[in-house]
Amino acid sequence: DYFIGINYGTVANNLPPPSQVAGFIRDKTTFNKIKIFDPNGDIIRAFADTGVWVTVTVPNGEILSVAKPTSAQWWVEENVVPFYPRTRIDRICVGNEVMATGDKNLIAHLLPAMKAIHEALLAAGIHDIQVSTPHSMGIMARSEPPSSGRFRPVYDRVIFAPMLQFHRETKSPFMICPYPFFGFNDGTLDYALFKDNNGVYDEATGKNYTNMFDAQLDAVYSAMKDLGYDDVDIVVAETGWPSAGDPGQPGVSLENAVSYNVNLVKHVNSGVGTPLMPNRTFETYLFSLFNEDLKPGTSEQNFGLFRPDFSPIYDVGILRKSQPPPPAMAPQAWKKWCVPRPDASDAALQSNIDFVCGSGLDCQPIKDGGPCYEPNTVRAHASYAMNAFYQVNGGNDYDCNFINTGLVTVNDPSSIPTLVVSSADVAKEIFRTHDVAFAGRPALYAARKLSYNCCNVSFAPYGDYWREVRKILVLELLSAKRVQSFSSIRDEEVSHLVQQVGNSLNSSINISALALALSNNVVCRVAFGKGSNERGGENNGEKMFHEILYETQELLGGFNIADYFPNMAWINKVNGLDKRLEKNFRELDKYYDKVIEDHVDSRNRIKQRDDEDLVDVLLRIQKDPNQDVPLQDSHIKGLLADIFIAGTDTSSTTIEWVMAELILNPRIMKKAQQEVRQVAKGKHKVQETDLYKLEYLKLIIKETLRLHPPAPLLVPRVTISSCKIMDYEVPANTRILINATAIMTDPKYWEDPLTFLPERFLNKEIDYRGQNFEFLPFGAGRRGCPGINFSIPLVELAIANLLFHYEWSLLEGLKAKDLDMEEALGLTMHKKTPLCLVASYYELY
Ligand code: HEM
Repeated sequence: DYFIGINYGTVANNLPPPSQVAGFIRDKTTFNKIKIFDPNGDIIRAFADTGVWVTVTVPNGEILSVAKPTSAQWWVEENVVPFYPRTRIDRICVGNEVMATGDKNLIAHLLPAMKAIHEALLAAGIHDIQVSTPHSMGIMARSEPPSSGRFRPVYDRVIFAPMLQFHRETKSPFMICPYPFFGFNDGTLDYALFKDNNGVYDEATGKNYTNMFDAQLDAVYSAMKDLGYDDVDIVVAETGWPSAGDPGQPGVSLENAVSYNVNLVKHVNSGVGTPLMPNRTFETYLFSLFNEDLKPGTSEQNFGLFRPDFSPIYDVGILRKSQPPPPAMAPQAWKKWCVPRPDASDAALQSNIDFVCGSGLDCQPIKDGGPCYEPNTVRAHASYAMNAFYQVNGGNDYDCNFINTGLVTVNDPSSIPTLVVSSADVAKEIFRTHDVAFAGRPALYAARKLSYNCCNVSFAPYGDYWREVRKILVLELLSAKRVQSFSSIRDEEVSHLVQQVGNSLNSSINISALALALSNNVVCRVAFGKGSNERGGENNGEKMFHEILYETQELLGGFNIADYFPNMAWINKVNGLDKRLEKNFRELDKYYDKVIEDHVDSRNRIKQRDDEDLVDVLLRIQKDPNQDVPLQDSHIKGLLADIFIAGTDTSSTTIEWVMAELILNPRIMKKAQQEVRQVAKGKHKVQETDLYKLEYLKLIIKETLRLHPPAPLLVPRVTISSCKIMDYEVPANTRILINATAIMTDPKYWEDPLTFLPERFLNKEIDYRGQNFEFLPFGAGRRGCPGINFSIPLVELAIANLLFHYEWSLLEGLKAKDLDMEEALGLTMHKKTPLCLVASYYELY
């Protein structure tokens, strides 16, 4: 059933409201995908939280407009961003059967519009929505026999080859609408209906075709193969058969509609594929959900599977059977616990605690000083109280309901089940198929404190608050447009770095410290608007800010027993961890207070919208009474914590490891220097406009991220619902650690995996945006890193200039084999000992 979706057309005046349709599809059918023919906000919203995948269409009339990048950005802002990811939009179709319109202007704008929408999605920080466009079979010049299938001449090279190239690059499918209904004649009706027939023999391949659907798919496949694109996926955007038509209309009957659609569903789900594409399964969207009374022509009105009152015209095997009654006695083979549901609010959980403790049950253990007081959160206390109530009353499931805020589990909540993922195949299944289920973040002991009780993007539980704050962070700091606007700051700060190196020629230079100061200064200036004379790394009065940050990293990355055995949190009082945590929190808090205070002051004086930095924006949003998610000071501080914790050390660590690897690999260093000196020949420095030409440097950065990912276990996740991965049931609330290092050095995917070899990425389409699951330095899916656009240009510019201006060597007397490459414990994996190198001036002219 997984592969069968349904087209939800709305050319009718008698259809039920979208909310009812969404509930019907979710509860009564096995469809888990729908496709709509416009960006109808009511429909898209109605499918929020249903788990149903939604394909949205840009109508043909909007193609010319969205071919312009700014209009495409608007389109995405209006039609995707407000709904995604609560509605699981997974594909945008740009137009519908555009080639069939014959409108040359429209056709010429189709691919540019697809590209513009794709770019707009990336700019909005959305990496997992594909872009495609459905084609009618009219695009074919020949389709019989299937092996001779070819696209219409001229269109094949001018339109389809570049479009297929786009599909290949963006890993999106080619979408077609095969309708045997429009292709059969007197002699081929059985062949079209998947009924018994002699089949059609393709002499060129020796394959016998027993149904027209396969033949049409293989014809398209042959045409794609002829152009060299047989690796691109095919999705069946529409197919169907009407159940009624005009009197005497050939082939139209209820019986034929049943035969075609029932057999089609079985055929697709069987996974046998087609003669030329054996063992492949094609995502297939039936046409259509409802009969549509405003369509022209009787048969056109009767493609539906359901009437507007949801009664089936016929069942193609997609109606859910009614649930079997639960067994009289729940099996007691294992012990069960009652825990709060992941989506239960703190307010609801507090009222559960009040209810249980008010009912006479002993709640001393969760009072201050009691053995279960720690962790001191509403959720942890509710977990204790709700379970106590459930157990005392005999363990009946209804005693764990708590107005739908309780959940019976077989996992002992006092220890936390953890799944470590070390294979790209499992990561693929997680991020491709179960992304939402894996989108939770555990409220880790240290992170909870340092993120103001998970008030930031990185550690916020999956839900509305996370969505809102991630949107703010992306729009105001990390979108491609914003990042571009900071280019002069990057340029100035990298020049400052080059100058600092120049001041210490021929003596030991601490690259690690310089990289951290660079990253910190850029972040401070773009997020907090600090002037360059207030560079964070050079602050001498108070404790250096990066020292505080190192401690933060260690606290966040270190093993903490309370994260795995909550009942043993008391150990942290004894081993001093609580004290360290409190101290670090106070230091950070003081810093954030100062940042906010400075901004409140300066806001009172001036500030146009144009020169607002991120903190100004947050303060403005805080004052807006119409804001959906009200921001308090602690929320703002939580977001500042994000930027420092997730944004500073990651980029500087990458710079540090690139330089370390280059010094160990003189051949690669030399090649990179030759490239950069060639590209920026005659200039005084490398500029951002040169970066796109530095192909080898980009390979070096990829290879560094492969061997030294700044977050080797990504950031921990927690499942928010149970799901099946590779036949194993993963329960809700399981801690998930993705071992990116193991995956990125797995010999199954990487030859000679431990050798630093940038050339391995040459001519490969492996990108770090979370689509290649063997390469995940930034994670993947909806909780993947939104800071890629922000960090990569800075890393590239810094390395390019360091290589352009200077020759590099190890400290005198030190040999390459003596360089300490050990990693330090922390959330970000930096070098344990700072990287110190010697620079000498390179004669540019
Ligand atoms: C080389 C640089 C960077 C690397 C390697 C990196 C890596 C990562 C990784 C592995 C994750 C976890 C992803 C997952 O769970 O799938 C993450 C999350 C995150 N990163 Fe980055 N990051 C980098 C730079 C940045 C920058 C510059 C910022 C912002 C200024 C940033 C902000 C975030 C945020 C907010 C999250 C949490 C996302 C969420 O939970 O929704 N990162 N990063």
